[in-house]
Amino acid sequence: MLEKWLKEGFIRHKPDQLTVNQYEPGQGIPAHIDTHSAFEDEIISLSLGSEIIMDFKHPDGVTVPVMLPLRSLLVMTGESRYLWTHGITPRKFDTVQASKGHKSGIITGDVGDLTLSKRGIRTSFTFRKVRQTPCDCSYPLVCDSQMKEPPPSFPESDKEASQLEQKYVHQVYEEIAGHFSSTRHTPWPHIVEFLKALPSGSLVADVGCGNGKYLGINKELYMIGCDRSQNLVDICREKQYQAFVCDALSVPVRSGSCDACISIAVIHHFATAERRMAALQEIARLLRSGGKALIYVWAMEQEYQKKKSKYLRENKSNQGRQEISSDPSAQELFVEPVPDTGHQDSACSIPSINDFQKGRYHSREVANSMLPIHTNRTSFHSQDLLVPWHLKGNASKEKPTEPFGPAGTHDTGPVLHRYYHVFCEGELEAACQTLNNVSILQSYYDQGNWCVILQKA
Ligand SMILES: O=C(O)CCC(=O)C(=O)O
Ligand SMILES: [Fe+2]
Repeated sequence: MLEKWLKEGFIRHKPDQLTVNQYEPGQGIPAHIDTHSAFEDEIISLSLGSEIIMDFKHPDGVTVPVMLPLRSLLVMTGESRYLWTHGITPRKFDTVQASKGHKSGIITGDVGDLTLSKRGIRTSFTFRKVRQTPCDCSYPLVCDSQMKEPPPSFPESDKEASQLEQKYVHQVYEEIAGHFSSTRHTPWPHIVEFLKALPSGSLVADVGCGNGKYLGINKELYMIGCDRSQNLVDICREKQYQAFVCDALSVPVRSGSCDACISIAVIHHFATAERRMAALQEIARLLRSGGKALIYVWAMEQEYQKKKSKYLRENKSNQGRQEISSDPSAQELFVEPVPDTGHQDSACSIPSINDFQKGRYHSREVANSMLPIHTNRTSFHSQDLLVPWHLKGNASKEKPTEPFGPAGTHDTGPVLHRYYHVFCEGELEAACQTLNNVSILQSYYDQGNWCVILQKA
């Protein structure tokens, strides 16, 4: 059989290991990725005795149920072998496509075309090739050969949060600064409008100024930028802007000295609600009485009032991947089979002001749960996540390259991950309402971001 499959091109390498599993109706196998370091790329499974639905899950939460018919051969290679988990839900019936009979393939969510199929006893023959050298696949975050340390989990203390930010925000920006800057050239209109409306001579701080995109918008202002990344600050200085390195939690500027502040796409990099609050409070501290601040954070809702954000619209290659169910438990699936705790709620819960004041609000209640890795240009399934950055070298010389890469593709450059807490509708406002001596002048949604304009009393 193996010879035949080789000859017919189903497989390229001859397996040397076989596992036989028998499933009674009602039995299954937890979602898992076969250990990278133990086996080569191709893993194949022959189904005998009964058909079954196998669920494939991407770490971003997308689930794809696949029908494995009687006497079929499943071939897992590349992304499906290394990145997606596979598993069989323990149950006695499967939901299958009525029109396709019992043909292999993805089960779509078309409710009009679904029917139940009773499971019989299934015996599977899983063939693998034992790996002799460490795995060097392109999915280092789920690869036990390449994992130098355990993947990051939700921070439980301020110290853990600060370490997470250090590694998954500060260090990453330091490394991607050049490439990042080459992709940040277009100022957003509403931010330009805010800056242009300020009286000439205003002293304005840009907290988390990045490459200084907003520092030169209005020449009538005296703008100072600060950022945690030395490399980004250097880029600002090359453009002759005033900028310095500092942490947004402690900006070395006298209280009440700024006529206005902006903080664009910064607060979402703080890893606890308390730290996000502290960052907002620090911005408020800088403002003089009557001074205004404009804050932008990334929104969980990338589709708002029936309109997809630019971030989603720029997904060029997401066809063929169907989002059938967004199972929140899938967030933990990129490592080892873990029972579905049902705790990780991907839905937004807006904390009450009371919760903020008592420091009670944590978007996660589960200890030690791993941070999911987001698939770029897709909707969010979790508020706290890691967003991949596809680093391209020599960014300054080449024409700007796409940092997010088309979804589902994996190019050659290294992939770095930045931590984000994406905000739900109302969350930024709720946080701002607890600030001392500050009122919310305006709040709005702008291209996938939640935004507020604050005023100091
Ligand atoms: O039963 C199957 O087809 C798959 C079994 C499996 O995933 C495994 O043994 O790792
Ligand atoms: Fe497996």
